[in-house]
Amino acid sequence: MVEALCKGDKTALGRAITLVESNHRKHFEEANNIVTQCLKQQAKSIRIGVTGVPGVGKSTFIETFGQLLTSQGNKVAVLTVDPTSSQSRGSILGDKTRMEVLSKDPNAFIRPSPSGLSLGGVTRKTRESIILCEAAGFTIILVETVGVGQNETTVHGMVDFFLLLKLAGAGDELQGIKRGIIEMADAIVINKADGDNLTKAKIAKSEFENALQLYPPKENGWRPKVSSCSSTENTGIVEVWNIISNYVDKTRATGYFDKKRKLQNKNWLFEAIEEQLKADFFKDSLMAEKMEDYVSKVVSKEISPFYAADQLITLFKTRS
Ligand SMILES: Nc1nc2c(ncn2[C@@H]2O[C@H](COP(=O)(O)OP(=O)(O)OP(=O)(O)O)[C@@H](O)[C@H]2O)c(=O)[nH]1
Repeated sequence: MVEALCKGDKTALGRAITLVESNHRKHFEEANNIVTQCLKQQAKSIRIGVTGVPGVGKSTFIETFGQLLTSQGNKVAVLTVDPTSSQSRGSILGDKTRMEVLSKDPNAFIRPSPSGLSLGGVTRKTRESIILCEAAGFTIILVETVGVGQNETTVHGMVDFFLLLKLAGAGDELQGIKRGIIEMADAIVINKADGDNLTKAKIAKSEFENALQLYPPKENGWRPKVSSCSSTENTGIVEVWNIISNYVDKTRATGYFDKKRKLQNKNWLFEAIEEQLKADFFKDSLMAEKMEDYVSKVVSKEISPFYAADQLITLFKTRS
């Protein structure tokens, strides 16, 4: 499977990702084995996070942007991080036919979010899927996520460049946006800059530019850029790619690009340890038994949550 995958076989890639996404213990070793082999085969890639509220046009943007990239000879993989898909109400990113043209492009690979997992689970699997896609020769990885909750922070931690899509004229442009996201964004792109929206988009662009002036440059010296585009009319899309290419060139030249990836890998290890420890703790039958007792003591204010946690963890440690 790894051999076929490394030759760019999309079916093998899809199968490998399915293994990685599996929650069966017996698939775990096999998936690990594949990921480890793929780590050595990764292509030099650019990982781009694309976020924005539902309806901002993420999939339409990726459809148009992805076609520009493949037309330039790039191989593009699209992965989604959408933990809402694990809930019964279904995914925000939806089952509707998305990216119709791009999905038929031989140089593109589109994979929806793994379902039935928490954000932590989706994160881990998406990270491993990125590695598999890169081993299959995909050089541009687009990680799409809905701009709600913790998702953006999570995706920010696994990409080189973070793109925030915004709508013009949707009301208080600057007030409605969470400060944290502005700080994470390497570029803010106002989508749907077409038709009646054109003037509003221009105003929004200068408002964002002014607002960003108030922020200090990022640690790597980069000042986030503001741009506008129409994903349906295919205008301003090349400009977005120019911004990203420029960022990549600059940060590769300074060594920041590699430094950030190394740091992300280190964080990934720490997160994996945390997750594993947590899972082991909560799966432990004695812990589950004791937990009930401690919860009632905490709820009735007999003991503090901190003390209870300390007692439980001490007990857990004696078991391992
Ligand atoms: N006029 C205009 N409409 C657009 C543009 N981009 C997307 N749309 C429309 O906006 C709607 C939402 O677009 P999607 O691409 O599905 O948005 P999304 O952000 O992926 O939405 P979710 O999947 O719900 O998160 C669709 O009806 C698109 O046709 C654009 O550039 N201009």
